[in-house]
Amino acid sequence: MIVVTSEEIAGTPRDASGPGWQSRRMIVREHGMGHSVHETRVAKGAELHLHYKNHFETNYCISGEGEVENVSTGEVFPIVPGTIYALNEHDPHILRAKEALLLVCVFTPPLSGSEVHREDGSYAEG
Ligand SMILES: CC(=O)NCC[C@H](N)C(=O)O
Repeated sequence: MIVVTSEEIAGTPRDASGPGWQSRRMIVREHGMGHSVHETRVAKGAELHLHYKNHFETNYCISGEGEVENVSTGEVFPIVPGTIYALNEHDPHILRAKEALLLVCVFTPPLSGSEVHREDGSYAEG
């Protein structure tokens, strides 16, 4: 069994951040689960242009308020506590935080833990 706390990830290489976001990678590739699970915070007012070309990502909103835009279709979906959005088509998207967002984020294949976005909004292949 694997038991991890947010506190023990704080300040380690698995406590990654970039402009407007911070993410503690709690379950990572080395755990061998086939996915990674992150505690992700997006700052109020942040607008993230993302495109996970090499991963599927699912996000569950615990708190905050925002919206996600599917850049391919122009659709905009509100994000409130209890909302899940899943990028099942590697969709290019824009995440906007109207209020600070707390998300549980799942990546398949798993991240190794210290990744930050490349210029195109993706992470490298694992
Ligand atoms: C929602 C989102 O993609 N935020 C950026 C960080 C990412 N979720 C991660 O944990 O790597």
